[in-house]
Amino acid sequence: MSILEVKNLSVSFKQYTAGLKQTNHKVISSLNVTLEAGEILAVVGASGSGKSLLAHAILGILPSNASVSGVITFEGEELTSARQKAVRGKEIALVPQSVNFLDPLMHVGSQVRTSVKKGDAVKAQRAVFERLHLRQEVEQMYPFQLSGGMARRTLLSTAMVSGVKVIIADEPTPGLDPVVIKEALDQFREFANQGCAVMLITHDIESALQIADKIAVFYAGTTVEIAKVEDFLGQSEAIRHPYSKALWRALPQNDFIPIPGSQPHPSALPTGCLFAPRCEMATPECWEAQPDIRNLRDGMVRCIHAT
Ligand SMILES: Nc1ncnc2c1ncn2[C@@H]1O[C@H](COP(=O)(O)OP(=O)(O)OP(=O)(O)O)[C@@H](O)[C@H]1O
Ligand code: NI
Repeated sequence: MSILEVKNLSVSFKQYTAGLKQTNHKVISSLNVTLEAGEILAVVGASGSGKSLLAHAILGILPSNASVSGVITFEGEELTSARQKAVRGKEIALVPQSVNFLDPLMHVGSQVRTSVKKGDAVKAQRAVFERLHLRQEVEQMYPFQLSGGMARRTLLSTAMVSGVKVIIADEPTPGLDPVVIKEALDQFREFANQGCAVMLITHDIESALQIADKIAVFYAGTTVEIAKVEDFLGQSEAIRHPYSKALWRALPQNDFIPIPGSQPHPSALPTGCLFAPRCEMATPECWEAQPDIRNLRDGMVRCIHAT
């Protein structure tokens, strides 16, 4: 049984345009993803592809104008909104993308300590601060006194001490120096090795390839490919989806070739495959209907042409 399972998730936002006309923008559609105990799943994809919204949907913290469909289960049981509230911070922790999630009126040391559920809270907080290279004086600071990198490390510390089973880390490393990034990633690995699970949302594909077990590639609000990390190492022939291949080719070590065009905006999604307008393999069939995600070579892909 997967520890966390997202089945057929869709998220839309009601928006009012001029003249109070209401439109519905689908920002996530038919998204499926699973997280196993002991595993680090990296979620990669363009900006605006729905990565943060997936994290917020799992934790039940989407804004009130969002409508959600689909099923999310945690340890085999559906995550209803009551259960989301109960597990938030206790069984599933979020390392948010925005440092505004810190409590502005509380010393950061105390904030981290309130997340410790078992054992000596001060000891746990000091140990994680040391590991993430935060000096002891930082304990007594308020969030406004922190640099961006220190705030990010505080958020990471909060999740690390919380004793949860799942950490969802939304871009936890930008702005951190490489030594701290390595510490943070090593901690995720240790955490997963203890039988917990990590969903690591990141733009840093190279770190993702080093640390993750599985990679989920997002495009325009859905998963186009989910596969073992091994398929993304070495040459690109094991990669299934044309967009994942394009991401791979854009890496510095693989020629750095960007793909022309841009991801469609939620207000103008194509009817067929969401990647068809940019895809060199697209045929008339691709424009007809969005392909379902399917099993292929021990992974998943949403492309009729993938082999
Ligand atoms: N409150 C909201 N109302 C309307 N649309 C929203 C709202 N929040 C997010 N969106 C839209 O949903 C889409 C997905 O956003 P999301 O923040 O999940 O992207 P992301 O993949 O996390 O991007 P990034 O890599 O830049 O963090 C975007 O098109 C965004 O504009
Ligand atoms: Ni985001």
